[in-house]
Amino acid sequence: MAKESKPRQNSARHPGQTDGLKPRVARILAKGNKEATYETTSEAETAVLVAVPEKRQADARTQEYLDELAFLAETAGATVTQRFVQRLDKPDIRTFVGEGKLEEIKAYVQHSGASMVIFDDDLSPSQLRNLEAELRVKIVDRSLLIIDIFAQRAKSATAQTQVELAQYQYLLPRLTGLWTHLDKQRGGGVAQRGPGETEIETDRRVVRDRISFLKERLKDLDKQSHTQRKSRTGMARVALVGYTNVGKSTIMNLLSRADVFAENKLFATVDSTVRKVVLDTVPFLLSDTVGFIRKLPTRLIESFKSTLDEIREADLLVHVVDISHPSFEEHIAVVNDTLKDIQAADKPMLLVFNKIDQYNPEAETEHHGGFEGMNQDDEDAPTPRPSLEQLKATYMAKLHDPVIFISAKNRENIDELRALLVRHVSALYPADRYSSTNG
Ligand SMILES: Nc1nc2c(ncn2[C@@H]2O[C@H](COP(=O)(O)OP(=O)(O)OP(=O)(O)O)[C@@H](O)[C@H]2O)c(=O)[nH]1
Ligand SMILES: [Mg+2]
Repeated sequence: MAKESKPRQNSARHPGQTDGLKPRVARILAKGNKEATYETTSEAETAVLVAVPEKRQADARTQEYLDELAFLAETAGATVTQRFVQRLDKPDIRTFVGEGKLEEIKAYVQHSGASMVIFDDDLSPSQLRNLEAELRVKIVDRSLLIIDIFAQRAKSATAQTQVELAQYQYLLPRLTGLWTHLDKQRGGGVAQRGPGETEIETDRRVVRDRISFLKERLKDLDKQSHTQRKSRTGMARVALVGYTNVGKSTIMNLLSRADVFAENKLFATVDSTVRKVVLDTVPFLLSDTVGFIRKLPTRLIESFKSTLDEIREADLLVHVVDISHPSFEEHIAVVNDTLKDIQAADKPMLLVFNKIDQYNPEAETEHHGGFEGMNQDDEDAPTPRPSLEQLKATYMAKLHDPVIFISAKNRENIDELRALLVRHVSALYPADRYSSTNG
């Protein structure tokens, strides 16, 4: 996977640019349900965010989730102009939000001219259809937003193929809704087989064929990268993992002098990069890969199997955490859960708390409580953030894994990080194991 990073010309692929497809499906993909639902957000568009949190979720947490969604929307290229929140025990089965809230959103969309509405969860095909019919603008759910960002970022053949697979898998169940909707407009009943249905079947078949084709292509690409990986056995493999935007690529660049794209956007890295690093004469392979995020659709994880192999096949995981983020503990849990999902949870791990330069206990006191080991009785009560020393002590005591606090930006404690890596890599791969391959 690592080596094939030759960029294809068409790096911002989206379903509208599908080549070799039957014109009709290509058209559907390009235009979406008349309103370009399936198109990548490329130019400045204005977006409205909608979240439906559980009734007992703290306000601060709801705002944080919306901040993250806004960050995702901005990464995709949209400007967020309004946020709507409705607390429900569970989302409305028909329109996700209740009737009153829907009217409110509709009024806002109409008067502001917003071009899309983004939901912080996944919508069922019928919810998507109903919302489109009501709001008459582009409806984007969490999966589609993330797939769009991945599509903009994917450079290698593998990453692009994975994204395309994810796009078609997203589209397949939604073809039904799309055409059932049209059938109803034509007056066709549920049991009636109108002309639309033959068309759906054809479209579905074309999409399914494309999915099988892409899966085959991924298998071939996997074989190639497997051969590449075999040629580099004999060296410990270390993978940087973590929530998105925590500084994985920055650390990769620092340790390997690689030139990996790092920036303050979510999912700056979608392809994985592998570099040989030699620290204190101890060589190992370091890989930087896609970040995780809460509510990452399982489907998307599945289509990114090849990229995640880099993590699955690693001997040691370096779990990077942005300690300056108010929700860093939740991020740790999300990463650990995702690692479990991909069967990579039982590997040796180093926990690296990054961005200590930005960690400011005072500045965050207004935020929310809920730090592990601190007062958690009332999530809404402002609790002071613990000091770095307190955090260090808590984590050292709690975890069996080694913990280190650094600032990749200010190069603080980087020598300690290097030493820690050397110690662990040499323990995993004693020097004699390199005798035949080192050089
Ligand atoms: N203040 C501060 N910022 C940092 C530090 N390390 C990285 N950053 C910044 O954090 C942002 C994200 O860094 P990346 O290295 O791209 O993060 P990543 O984990 O690779 O992100 P994805 O690839 O998007 O998952 C960039 O703007 C970095 O400059 C640090 O120690 N302190
Ligand atoms: Mg990155």
